[in-house]
Amino acid sequence: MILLTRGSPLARIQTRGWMDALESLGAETTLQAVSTHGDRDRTTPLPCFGGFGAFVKALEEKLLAGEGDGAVHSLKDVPVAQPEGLVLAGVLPRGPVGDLLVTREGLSLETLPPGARVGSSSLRRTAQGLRVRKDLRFLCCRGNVQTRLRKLEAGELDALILAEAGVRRLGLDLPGAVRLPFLSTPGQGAVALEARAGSVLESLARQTNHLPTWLEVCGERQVLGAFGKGCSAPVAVQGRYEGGVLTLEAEVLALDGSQSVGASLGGPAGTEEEARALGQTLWDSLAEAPLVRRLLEEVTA
Ligand SMILES: NCc1[nH]cc(CCC(=O)O)c1CC(=O)O
Repeated sequence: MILLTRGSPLARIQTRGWMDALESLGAETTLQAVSTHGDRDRTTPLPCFGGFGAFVKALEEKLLAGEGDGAVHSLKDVPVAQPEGLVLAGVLPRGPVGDLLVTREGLSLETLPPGARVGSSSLRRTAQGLRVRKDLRFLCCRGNVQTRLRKLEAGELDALILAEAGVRRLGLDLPGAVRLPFLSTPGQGAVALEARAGSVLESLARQTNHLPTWLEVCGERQVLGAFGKGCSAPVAVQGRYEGGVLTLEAEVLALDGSQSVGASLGGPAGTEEEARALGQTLWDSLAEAPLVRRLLEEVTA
């Protein structure tokens, strides 16, 4: 079976994770790298080209055309709804969920120099960073993890925010990295396999689906879906499944970090439907907040 993936080193490593899981079920797999719009256009800030899904769409088109059996994605890059005929069939056990602040000197958000240039093209990370330090200058930083790290090394940036999951999977040793206390984005740290609905690969992937991770990400993605704006708004949601209980924590921020509203909720969940219902209840408790209503209007405009 052919697994489609982006060509970056991280995407390839993540795809190998799925190949191992499927091979342990007796399937033979090969990796096929596809260059996506999101990889080729390195300058446009992500939110500007319908960014959500920019990395995913090219793979989905090939999958729908029968040019591969499955596609492996970082789940946080995958829109909440899949195109007709495709399904998310499973996730691997989740990696670390949070973000790292990387500097050459091992600084924290508090000890960065005034006006420091921080590389991140995420609205969420920008708003969360500005909340703590409104003097920081967030610069759009695209390209794969190694490309971004080179910009830091070259002194084009004073700091960089990266997902810990990606850094760990790449096996990078970054002595100047510290964990950020940010709630992360839905799906961060999870690697999903998308397949054609009803295919053999779908049923194989469902057999190896990691249920605790799946419940967490279903709850998280329900909140994002209810918000309805994809990554074009600063929304953080982080789930944790433990002892049969799913706890979801969410936060919506003003773009400049000057305001935020948060809510959390925990309850028993053993199925995807229960996880989604918790996510929906959490969203309902946030939806009436004035900040959320204003953001919903602004982002549509
Ligand atoms: N948007 C890019 C992207 N998509 C997934 C990861 C890292 C792996 C993950 O979060 O699962 C990254 C890089 C980053 O945010 O640093």
